[in-house]
Amino acid sequence: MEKRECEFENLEYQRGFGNHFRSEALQGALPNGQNSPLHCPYGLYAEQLSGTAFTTPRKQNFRSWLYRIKPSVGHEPFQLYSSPSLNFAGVIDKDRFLTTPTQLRWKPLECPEHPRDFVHGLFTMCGAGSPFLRHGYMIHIYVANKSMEDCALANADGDFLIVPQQGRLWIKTEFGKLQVCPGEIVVLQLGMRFAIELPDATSRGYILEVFSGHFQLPDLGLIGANGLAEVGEFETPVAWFENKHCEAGFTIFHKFGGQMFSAKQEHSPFNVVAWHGNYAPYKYDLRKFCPVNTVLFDHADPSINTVLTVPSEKPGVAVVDFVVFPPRWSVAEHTFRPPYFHRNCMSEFMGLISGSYEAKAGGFLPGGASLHCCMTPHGVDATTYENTISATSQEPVKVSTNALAFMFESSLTPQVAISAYNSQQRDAEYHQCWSGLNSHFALES
Ligand SMILES: O=C(O)Cc1cc(O)ccc1O
Ligand SMILES: [Fe+2]
Repeated sequence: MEKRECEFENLEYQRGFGNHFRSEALQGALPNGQNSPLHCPYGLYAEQLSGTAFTTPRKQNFRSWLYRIKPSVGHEPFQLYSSPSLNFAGVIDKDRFLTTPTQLRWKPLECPEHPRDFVHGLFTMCGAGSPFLRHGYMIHIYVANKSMEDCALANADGDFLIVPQQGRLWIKTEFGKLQVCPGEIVVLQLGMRFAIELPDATSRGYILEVFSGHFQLPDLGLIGANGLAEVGEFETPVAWFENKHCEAGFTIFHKFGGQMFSAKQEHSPFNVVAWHGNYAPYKYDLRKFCPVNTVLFDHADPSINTVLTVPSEKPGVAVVDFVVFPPRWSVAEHTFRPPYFHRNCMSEFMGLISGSYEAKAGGFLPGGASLHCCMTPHGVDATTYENTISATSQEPVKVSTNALAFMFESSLTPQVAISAYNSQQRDAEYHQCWSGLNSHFALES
C-alpha cells in the first residue's frame, strides 16, 4: 500500500479549465503537426474522443486525441449486465420513480456489509429528463468499500460530477491518474473510461450526472474578472499508461440508456501513452473557492456561490448548477443572515460534506441529503429561526467554519427513486423541524 500511496499522493497535474492540453508519458509519443499520421510514434493507434458534435462552434467544441497501445474497439460485444447488487436507476420510469412535492431529507446511507465497489455502490436518489434525449440529470449517492479491480466504467449517458464526502478516491483514467479527497470534486465526462480504487475503509459521496452537456464556469458579470472558482485551480491529469495484458479478461462497464452493459477485453483500457486536446477529466478543491457576498445588508441568493454550471437554452437558466456553501464571514447589519424562507421555481438537492449547515440546527448530517422540489416551501428550521431573531448583537461571525455544504440546483423538476423514498434513511419526521415556527404577529410593533 505504501508504494501505491506515493503513486497517488505525489501526482502531477496540468492546471486550467478547458485548456488545450498536451501530455506525453513517453517523450515524442505525440505526432508532430497532425492527428492521424500513417504511422504514429511508437506504433501507437490514434483515436479521437469527441465530447461535442464535430460541428459545434469552436468555443464550445470539446475533443481529444488519444495515442494508445490498442484501440478501444478491441473488445467482445457488449452484454446487458445484471447483478442483484446493482442499485442505480438510470431512466425515469413509473415502476421505479415517484412524484412528490413533499420536503424530503435523508440520513447518511450506511456502509455496505459486503464488499462493494463504486459501480455496485451507486444508489439513485432522483432525476429528470432522459439520457436518450440527452437532456436532464440524475443524482446518485455512492457508498462503497472495495476498489474496482480489472474493470473500468464509462458513462455514455452523461458527465459525472463526483463529490466525495468520506474516503479518498484514487482514480485511473485514460488521461492519467487523480487523487480526489473529501473537500475536492472531480468531473469525469461522457465516455471517459475510469476505475476507482478506495484506499480507505469506506467511501461515500454524491454524484450529479448530467445528460444535457458539459459543465462550464459561470460568467462573472458585474463581479468582474476574478472571484469564485479560479480557472487556474482546476487540475487535469498528465498522461500515464499501463501495458497490461489480462488473460482472465478486463471488464469494461458501459452505462448506456440508463442501463449497465459490460464487455470483456484482454488488455487494460489505461493504455494511452499520450494525448492532446481540451476534453479531459479535472478536479477542483472547494476550499480554494473565493466567495463574494453581502457586505452591508440582506441575504444574497445562493447563485452567488456557483462553482460550475450546465446552462440550458434559456438565458440565465441552468439545467444544473453546482453551488457550494463554504466557510465565510457573515457581516450583514439589521439582517436575517441565515437562508431565507422561500419557494423556488428551481429544484434544490443538498448534501453536506462536513460540519453543519447554517439553516439547520440538527437532522441534516454529513453524508445526508435533502430535496426541495420546484415551489416546495422550505427554509431555516424553527430552532435556527428563534436563535437568530433572539440574538442580541450582529457582530461579524465566521459561518460554517470547517463546514462544507453544497447544492445541485436544477430548472428541471426531479422525480424521486422509489428505493430512495422507501429507504430507512429517509427522515419521515423532517417536516417537524418547521412545526415550532410560531406566530410572532403583533398589531403594535
Ligand atoms: O434552501 C437552502 O438551504 C439553499 C439556499 C441557501 C441560501 O443561502 C439561500 C437560498 C437557498 O435556497
Ligand atoms: Fe432553498
